[in-house]
This record gives sequence, C-alpha cells and structure tokens, in this order.
Amino acid sequence: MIPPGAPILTADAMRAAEEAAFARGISQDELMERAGAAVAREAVRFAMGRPVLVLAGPGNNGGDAYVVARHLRQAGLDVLVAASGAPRHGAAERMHARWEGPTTSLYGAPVRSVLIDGLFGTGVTRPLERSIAAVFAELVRGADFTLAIDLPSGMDTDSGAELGAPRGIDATIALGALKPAHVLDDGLSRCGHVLLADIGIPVETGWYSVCRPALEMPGPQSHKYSRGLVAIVEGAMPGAGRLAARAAMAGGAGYVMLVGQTPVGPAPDALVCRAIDDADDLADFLAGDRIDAVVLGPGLGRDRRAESFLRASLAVDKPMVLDGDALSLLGTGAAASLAAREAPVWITPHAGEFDRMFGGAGSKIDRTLEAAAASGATVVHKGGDTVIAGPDGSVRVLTGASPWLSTAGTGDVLAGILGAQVGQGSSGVDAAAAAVWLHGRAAQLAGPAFFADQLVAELPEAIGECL
Ligand SMILES: NC(=O)C1=CN([C@@H]2O[C@H](COP(=O)(O)OP(=O)(O)OC[C@H]3O[C@@H](n4cnc5c(N)ncnc54)[C@H](O)[C@@H]3O)[C@@H](O)[C@H]2O)[C@@H](O)CC1
Ligand SMILES: [K+]
Repeated sequence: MIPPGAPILTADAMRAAEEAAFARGISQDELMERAGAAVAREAVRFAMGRPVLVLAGPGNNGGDAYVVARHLRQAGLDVLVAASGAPRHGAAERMHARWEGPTTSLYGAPVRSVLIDGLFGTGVTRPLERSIAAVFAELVRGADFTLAIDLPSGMDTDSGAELGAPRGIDATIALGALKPAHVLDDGLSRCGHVLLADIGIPVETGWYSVCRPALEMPGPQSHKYSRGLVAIVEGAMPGAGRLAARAAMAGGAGYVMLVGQTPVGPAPDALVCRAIDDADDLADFLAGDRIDAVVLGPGLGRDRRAESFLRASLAVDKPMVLDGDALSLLGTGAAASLAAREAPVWITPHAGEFDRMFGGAGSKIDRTLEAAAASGATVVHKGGDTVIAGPDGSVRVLTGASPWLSTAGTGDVLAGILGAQVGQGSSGVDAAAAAVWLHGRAAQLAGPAFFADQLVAELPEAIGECL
C-alpha cells in the first residue's frame, strides 16, 4: 500500500526542496524535530507499550532516529538506541546530544519487539557492508514490528534497487514526499506499508502516485457519439480484440466498433462489427469524423497484413492506443515511427516489450520518461510497479495491483479501458492513470484466480466508485 496522489521526489529533488525550505527560514533542527515527531506519533501507536530498539546511523536519518527515541521515551516506553557510529556534526549531532537514554553499539544490540530503523535514508551511496546488513536483518527478523524512517536502510533512493535492505519491514514513513524507492522495483518487497508524513517542506513536482480518478456522469444532453466512439482493430487472435472492445464498452465509451477483415464470433449484441477489405479500407474507415479513438494491437498478429494495418492506422490523425503486437511490430523503430505522428498516442508495453523498443538505462521512471520524450507518446510501462510517463515530463506510478492480473488477456482489457478514456476526451497521463486505476480496482473486486473476462464484468462497479 502506498498513499495515493502523493508527490514522488528523487534524492536530489528532496535535498533541493529541503534547501528551499531552509531559505524560507525553517531551520534544519526544526525539520528534523518535525520528522522525528511525525515518526514517533505512528511508532507509539504501533508499539503498544512494548520495548523499543531504535537503530541510529551516522547521518540525518540517524538524527531523525534520536528524535524518535526521545519522544518515545517521553511517552513512557522502554527505549534503547543502537548506534552504528555517533553523528559528528550538524543537526544530527545536536539531536544525538539531546538523547539522554541508554545507547549500545549496533553489533551488541538485543532483539526487541519493536524496531525503528534510522540507520540510513536517502544518503545511501553504496551497498551496506555485509556485517551491518546481517545484523540489521537479524534484528528485523526478531522484532514483531519494524518501522523504517523515510526508507528501509539499504535502498537506492532513485531506482528502488535494494542495497542490503532486508525483507520483513512492516511499515515505512516517507518524510516530506515519496521517493522512487517506495514505488519501484525491490522497494515493493522491502518497504511494507508506506505512510507519508507532511513535515512542512513545500514540494513542487510533476511526479505522483496514481489516485482514484474523478469521472463524470453522462449529462442530460449526452448521446452515444458525445461519449466517445472507440474503434478496436481486430486481428489474427480475434478474442483479444473482442476483449478490448468489451472493456471499452464496460469502461464507459458511448459507442464501440470492432473493425477487422472478419469480425465474427461471440460478442455482445451492443458491439458493432465492421468488416474492412484491406489496409486502405481500414485507414479510410478510421479517418471517419465520428471516430474519437483507435485501439490497435491486441491479437493483431505480426504478419504482413498486421504490419500493413499498423502502418495504415499510424497514418490516420486520430488519438490512438497501441498495445501488444503493435508494439512488437514497431520494435526498435518505435520512437521514430511514433514521433512522426501529430495526434496523441498511448503505448502500453510490459517490461519485455519496453526493452525491445527502447532499452535504456537508469530507474524505471527515468527509462519511461526517456521513451516518452523520444516518441512523443504517453508510455504506460506495465508491471508490479506501473510507471506512466508523458512527453511533458509528467509521471504517475501505480503499485499494489493484484498479482492475479498476471494472466492472458488482462493487457487487452487495459487497452480497451484506456481507449474508452481517450475516446471520452481524457488526455495524457491522466487518461492512462484513470485506466490503470480502474483496471487495478476491477482486479481487486474480481478477487483471486479470475480471468480477463471477469475483469470486464467488474468495471462498472469500479467506475461507480469514481463518480
Ligand atoms: N531531505 C529532507 O527533506 C529531510 C531529510 N531528513 C532525513 O535525512 C535523511 C538523509 O540524510 P543524509 O543525507 O545525512 O543521509 P543518511 O542519513 O541516509 O546517510 C548518510 C550517511 O551514511 C553514509 N553512508 C552512505 N551509504 C552508506 C553505506 N552503504 N554504508 C555505510 N555508510 C553509508 C554517508 O557517508 C553518510 O555519512 C533522510 O532520509 C531523512 O531521514 C530529515 O531529517 C528531515 C528532512
Ligand atoms: K531508515
């Protein structure tokens, strides 16, 4: 669980925000007091009178830890600090000096029921020494409840790669803003429940965790065309196109058309099927005035006919969602092909498709932003951590989606939901964030062991929660 709609800052951006707060007259001591007090407020509730061990490192994360220890002791708890080395300067040293309770060395620390981790936060620059990582893991294993200050110690703040942080931490209190490590990669299995403490640092960013979208009811004047006509292009595996079409219908589109050479087979009666002869015919049809959005790729196939459908569709100046086989066909030429378009494009690659199209280095957020900038597309980089990035630098991240989503057809459903959002006029990362939220919520409502059709059935209820 991560807080929805919360800002996400890299380590550098957090430091810059902190500097800006200093420039406004907030002292570092004041910030550290606020951070420690915020963590202590939660810790005292979770501790429920049990003995507490507070781990304090040499930097400002350790400084926070001394403040937490002081508050918990004042609250009447039995608190022991285990220090990995005393802080030597600045606010952390002053907080250390204000600690009047017992202190032991990290290596001699006993296991206690409640563990507060203040060894390292955003300042980690290299993997934890093995001996520190081992002691830390042992203390976490022995505790009934572990709370990490800002980040579990031993995480790469900007990528979410673990640098020695153990599993088993129950909760992490992010200070001032989320960091990428709370929402990416190993962070998903290291942070536990993530809480966010507002410590009064003004934060400006275009990066946020996904929140429940606010969707609009159709108005009294609405009709099927005003609510978005979405064309889904069918291909070699017609079931995938039909699934996307049904998701677009249940996702709130006013009118959904399934377009293909032989759009046949079981489909809802409300789904309009349109036969086309060839790629030229497809392009003519998609260019029609009434069509608001095109979804292409689910079950498209990768043969020459599929390729010709893709090229013909790309030449049509309509908002377009590209998924599955369309992404494989674009391959390494994706950025150039998409950048040549005028109308907006959304692409929904999973990790394998993304790597084949864009490769790149750095965190998942960095790589997704680079792909968006190079292609001009809004990129929905799917996974346990779904990262959405727009060419304007906006980022939205969704975590915590049901692991049962890892089944065939769920990607087709997402493409259909996104098509419905785009068809209704939603734009950029907001359209994609709404789609991934609805998709994730439908999966929660479907419970365990569902299949993609059942996800579609849950969409109306998910939408109902957003009205
Ligand atoms: N940025 C902010 O807005 C605020 C930050 N605060 C705290 O400050 C933390 C960041 O403090 P610092 O920048 O001092 O960094 P840390 O306290 O995370 O750690 C820095 C220290 O650890 C050392 N170090 C780094 N990697 C190591 C490794 N693998 N093994 C051993 N030593 C290692 C560094 O050389 C440095 O001495 C945040 O996580 C947060 O807890 C809060 O006090 C208040 C506000
Ligand atoms: K920590």
